[in-house]
Amino acid sequence: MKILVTGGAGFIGSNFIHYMMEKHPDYRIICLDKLTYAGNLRNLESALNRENFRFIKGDICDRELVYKVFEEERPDIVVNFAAESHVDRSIEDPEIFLKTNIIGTQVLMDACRKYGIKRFHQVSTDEVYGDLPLDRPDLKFTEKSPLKPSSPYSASKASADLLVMAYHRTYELPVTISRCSNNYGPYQFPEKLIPLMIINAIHDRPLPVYGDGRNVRDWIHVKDHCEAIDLIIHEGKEGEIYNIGGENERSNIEVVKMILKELGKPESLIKFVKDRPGHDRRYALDITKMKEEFGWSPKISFEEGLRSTIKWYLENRNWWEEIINGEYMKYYEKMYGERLKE
Ligand SMILES: Cc1cn([C@H]2C[C@H](O)[C@@H](COP(=O)(O)OP(=O)(O)O[C@H]3O[C@H](C)C(=O)[C@H](O)[C@H]3O)O2)c(=O)[nH]c1=O
Repeated sequence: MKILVTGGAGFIGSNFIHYMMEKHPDYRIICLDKLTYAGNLRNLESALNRENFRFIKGDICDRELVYKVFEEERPDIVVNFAAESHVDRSIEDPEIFLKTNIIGTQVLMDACRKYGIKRFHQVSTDEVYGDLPLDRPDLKFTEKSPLKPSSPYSASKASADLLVMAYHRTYELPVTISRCSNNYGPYQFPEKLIPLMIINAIHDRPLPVYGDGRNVRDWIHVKDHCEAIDLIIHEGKEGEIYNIGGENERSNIEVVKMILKELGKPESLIKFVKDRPGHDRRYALDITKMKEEFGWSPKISFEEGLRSTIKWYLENRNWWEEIINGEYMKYYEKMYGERLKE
C-alpha cells in the first residue's frame, strides 16, 4: 500500500506518519509538504532515513508538481492534512487560507481523478459546524448538522468539504472526510493554546487568555485522532463524513490552570486579554458514528495526555527554542504585544 500524506511535516501530519510507520511497517509513505512556518523536517527525523519513506518539498496548489508526484508514485490512498490551520492568522490575512485549503484540495482531487485512487481522505475540523451556546450542554454536532463556519479558516475548510462531496457525487471519486475536534500532543506549533501556554509558563511569561476564558473546546490527543483516521481510510465507507472527538470538553481557563499546576507555576501568570473577533463559544461533537461503525473511541485521558505533552515540551526544548528564536517572536509581538499591555 502506498500512502501520500500531504502536510506531513506539520503537527497532526507528522504524528500520523509516525503512527502509520509503526502500525503498518510494510507501507510506503510519501510526504508532500510545503514547509511553511508551521512545518518542520525535524518532526520527521526518525522517518527520513527509512527506505519506505520519501519526503518531497512542495505546495499542493502546484498542479505540475502534484501530477509529477502522482506520476512517479501512483499512491493508493491520499490523506490531505495540508492546510493553513490557525484561526487568528486567518483573521489577519485570509487569502492563503483560501488558496491552500480550497484550491490545494481541488488540485489533489484532480490528480486523484487523472491517475486513479483507492481513497482520497480529507482531514477536516469540527469548526465547520460553527459553535454551540454554553448554556446548552445537551447539544452536540452530528455529521448531519448544517455547516455554519465563523472564521475565514473554518469557512475555507467547510468550502473544501463541500468540494470533496461534490467530487464524490459528480466524478464518483472515492472520498471520505473526518472532522476532528481540538488536537494536542507532541510537535504542535506554539501558536496554538496548549503549547503556547506551556512555553510561556516555562518562561514565566504572562499567559494570554482571550475574553473571559470560558470558551469551551473538546480536546483529543493527536494519537487518538491518528488511530481514527487509520480506521476510516481502510474501513470507512466512500462518500461518508465521520466526526472524531475526545468527549472531553474543557473551558480554556481550566486547561490553562491545569498546565500551570503541572508545571508548578502560579495562577498570577494568567492575563485576560482582548477577545478574538467572532470567537466560537463552544465546540462539542457527537461521535456515535465512529463508535458504532468501528468500535472506536478515544483512549488517552486528558490528564494523562496533557501530562505527557508537557513532559515532551520540557524534554524537547531544542525543538521549540529553534522555533521561538526564529520568526516566531515577531508574530508573537504582533498578536499579543498590544493586548498584553491593555
Ligand atoms: C492561542 C490562544 C488561544 N486562546 C483560546 C482560543 C480558543 O478558544 C482556544 C483554542 O485556541 P486555538 O487557537 O489553539 O484553537 P482553535 O481556535 O480552537 O482551533 C483549533 O482547533 C480546531 C478544531 C481547528 O481546526 C484549528 O485548526 C485549530 O487551530 O483557546 C486563548 O485564550 N489564548 C491564546 O493565546
